[in-house]
Amino acid sequence: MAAKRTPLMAGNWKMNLNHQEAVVLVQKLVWTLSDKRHDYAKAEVVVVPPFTDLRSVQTLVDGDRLSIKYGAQDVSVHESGAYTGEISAGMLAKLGCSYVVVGHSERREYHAETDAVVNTKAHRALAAGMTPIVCVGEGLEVRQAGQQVEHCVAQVTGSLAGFTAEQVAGLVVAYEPVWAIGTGEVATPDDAQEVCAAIRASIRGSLGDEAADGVRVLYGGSVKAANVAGIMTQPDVDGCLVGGASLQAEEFAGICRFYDMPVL
Ligand SMILES: O=C(CO)COP(=O)(O)O
Repeated sequence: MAAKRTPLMAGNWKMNLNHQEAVVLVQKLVWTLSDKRHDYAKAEVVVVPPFTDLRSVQTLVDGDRLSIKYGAQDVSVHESGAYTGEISAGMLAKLGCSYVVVGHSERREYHAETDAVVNTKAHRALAAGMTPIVCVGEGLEVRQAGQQVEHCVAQVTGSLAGFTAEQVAGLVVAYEPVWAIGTGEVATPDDAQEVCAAIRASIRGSLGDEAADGVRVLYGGSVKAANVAGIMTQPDVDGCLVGGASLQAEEFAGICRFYDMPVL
């Protein structure tokens, strides 16, 4: 019997909220979750603020012993040294980050990140003791050509190169179709399941059951409290990577409590 995967709801704030606003949002989020008696065993809750907010979030989470975790939106491929503007995995680990998002479609698109770059970043994060959230996803033309499965499986294969089965069992992959990000165009639960299942199957084929049954595969793209429950009914979807809706405490708390939301 495969180990049960704890659902994961991660809020990617992107380039929004300064460190003062970050503290307000985290406090509101935690208060809302505790008011609604959120069960953290039913969904792990993670916020992913900009780098400049991380120290304030760390102080709040540690000081108040909050049950949420936090992560960073990116990490350098380099370990340290003369790389102006870069942030190393060691710096993020020191700030208490549990997760690092790597290969988000916005970084692949605006910063020309390849699978090889994403792979190096994922290795840096893991080596520093953090869990990479490795993002993949197809653009509209790929989807219209019906090539989404092949495209995403190839991205996963390249981005996870060199990891052992045991390591992959602890990783997170996020499937985010680019055409559904920030557009209000949510993939149907069946669309999400199709690609998430194919990603898991390809990991099973290359690394075996331990990796495939352990790795958590998230869906991302216009997730809201109103549509999360339907997405989470799918057997290969283990959580969501949420953009816009994670900037509102009530809305993101509703997403984290997907198990209490109606399936529309
Ligand atoms: O890119 C995303 C999360 O990383 C998804 O963003 P939206 O939820 O705003 O569509």
